[in-house]
Amino acid sequence: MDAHDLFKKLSVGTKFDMKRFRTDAQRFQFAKRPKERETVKVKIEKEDDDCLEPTKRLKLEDANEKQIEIRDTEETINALTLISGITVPQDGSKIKIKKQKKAMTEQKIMQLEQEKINQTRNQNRISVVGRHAPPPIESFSQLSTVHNVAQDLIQNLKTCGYEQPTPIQMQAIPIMLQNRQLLACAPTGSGKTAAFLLPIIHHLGGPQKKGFRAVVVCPTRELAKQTYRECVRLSEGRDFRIHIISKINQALTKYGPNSSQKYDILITTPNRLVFLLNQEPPAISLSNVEWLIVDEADKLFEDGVRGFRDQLDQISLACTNSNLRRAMFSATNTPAVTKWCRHNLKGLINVTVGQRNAATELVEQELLFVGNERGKLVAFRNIIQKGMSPPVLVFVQSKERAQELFNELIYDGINVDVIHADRTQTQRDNVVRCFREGKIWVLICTELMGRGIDFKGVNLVINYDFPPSAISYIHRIGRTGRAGHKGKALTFFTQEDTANLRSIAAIMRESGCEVPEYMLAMKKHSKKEKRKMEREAPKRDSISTIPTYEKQRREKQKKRREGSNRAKESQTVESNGDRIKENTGNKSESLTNIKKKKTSRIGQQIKKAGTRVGGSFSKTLKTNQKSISTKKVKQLKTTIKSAKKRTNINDENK
Ligand SMILES: Nc1ncnc2c1ncn2[C@@H]1O[C@H](COP(=O)(O)OP(=O)(O)OP(=O)(O)O)[C@@H](O)[C@H]1O
Repeated sequence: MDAHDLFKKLSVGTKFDMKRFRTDAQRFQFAKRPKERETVKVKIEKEDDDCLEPTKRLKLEDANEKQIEIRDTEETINALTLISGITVPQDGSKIKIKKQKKAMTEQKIMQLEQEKINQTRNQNRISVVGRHAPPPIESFSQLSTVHNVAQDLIQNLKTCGYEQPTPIQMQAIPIMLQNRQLLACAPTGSGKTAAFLLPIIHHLGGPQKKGFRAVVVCPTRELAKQTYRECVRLSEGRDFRIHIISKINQALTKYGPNSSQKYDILITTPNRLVFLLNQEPPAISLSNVEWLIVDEADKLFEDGVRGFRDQLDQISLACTNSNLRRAMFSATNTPAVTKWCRHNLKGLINVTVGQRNAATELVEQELLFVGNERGKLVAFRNIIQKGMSPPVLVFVQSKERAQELFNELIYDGINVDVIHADRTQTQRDNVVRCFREGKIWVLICTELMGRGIDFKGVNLVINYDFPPSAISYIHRIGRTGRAGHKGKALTFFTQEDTANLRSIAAIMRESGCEVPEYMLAMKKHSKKEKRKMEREAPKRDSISTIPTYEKQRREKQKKRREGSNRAKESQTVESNGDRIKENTGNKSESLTNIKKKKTSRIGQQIKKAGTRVGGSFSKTLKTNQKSISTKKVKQLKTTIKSAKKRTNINDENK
């Protein structure tokens, strides 16, 4: 058997990189006896530069260029060094060759399999950090052939319209099916929800009476409801009892230790779950929880009022099951989350699809300088006049501004509505439903809707107010360009927004958008400054068509009006008062008249009774004193005195 035959046999099915092969081919050497070296000349056909099937295209023949010639020699081959460095024993002993070949084949097969896994991951931009990570699936059918997932679940995926797994599903599902703990970062709209729900449903199997065995924590109620609906779809036919804590009062008695424990999966916001845990005794038990999923993990890991870090720690502590596994998902990740996971999740596998903290490439992004606040309204109305294809999401930085913009646009004849934390849950649910049903074309929202919310077919996201951070920007524009569909994002900016412009321009550039060089050359802000910008939204003029000066004039006018109204009211009151007084006066006059008459009568009495002694008078006086004003009393007293004098005089005269 000559070298070529041996080569053919040993490298059957091996795909060689043409370029590598060509170079290696020149190194394709037979090591003869130490003193002899033969070179093998091979004619390489210029067909397929990417890879070469050696047995098909490698022809040993005389050729002018780069030939490798095998000289016949009596000696058997001493040692054959193949391209991948595999050696074949020198003495040609068949037994050794067979063993070596078998070992080599197994090693070769493993290498080939690994190469295939790497190729699949590279093609889908999946990067995996962690030991013994299982291979990605390339189709949902592999879930049953490789991971024994029941057909009903695979059918549910098809019923949902999921024909092919998305990259994050290709890798995250096998990892969780192998009960491994996971930190997953994948672009917005790439199917992370199904990626964590399907393995849970598979592991739980069917309904049991052990209380909650899986908990999914989301940052907002809207996202919890959306995840709940996805869970119901994917577990169709399994009769799981899936709960979300919608009415906290009902929940206080529903899940306690004395309840039926007939529930399996809980999907909730951290605050509501912690509220139940903090009851005395706790109104819910997580002791049987086998899977704790944290969606939008970086958001939930944030500290401070905007974050849920403390609640997350409380929830983790309440999950006392020794088999507890945790998985964190988000489109953006922070070093804090990665560090925490590395320290706390045993056997962690970290999966990232695409660039970490990158915007989805399905969104055409544009920055628009609009001068000032009024310029935003003008730019927005221009967009409406030019025509836009609803549904459109408009992000502003606060609920007050959301209401202001709504008050402005309501008169523009477009189906617009607003959603923010100050609206009741019923109002929020109705707005979301109407937006999903196409009854509302433009939905004005705050960061509340910035994460995770999956509105089918949002064509345009407008950042009316500049996002507070690059991460906020990624999630906001991620409301469009989902499930493989394209979308568009337009971001207004004014002079006040240049602080954060550079980081967002960098995100745009990374996802393939054209940005002016000056933006990337702008001053880079420190983490401290960035955190400050995230916490404190810039002060902005209120959103109103009326110019500020006009608004101020109207305010003053309004105040004047109010003032005059108050004056009138007070006049009215006064006049009323006067009238009352008058009336009172009249009354008092009338009273006075009465008193006068009375007084005069008394005076007459006194005159008549000049003889009586003052005492009775004083009584009379006293009884009447209360009802007669002091002045009158004084008059009376003088009258009495004079009467007394007269009496005395009369007595003396007697
Ligand atoms: N394999 C799939 N094939 C087609 N569509 C899918 C697939 N998986 C999920 N989807 C759809 O893609 C959309 C986005 O899914 P999902 O909300 O889970 O994305 P996400 O990665 O969680 O996004 P975000 O980061 O914004 O939360 C949904 O409408 C979902 O129904």
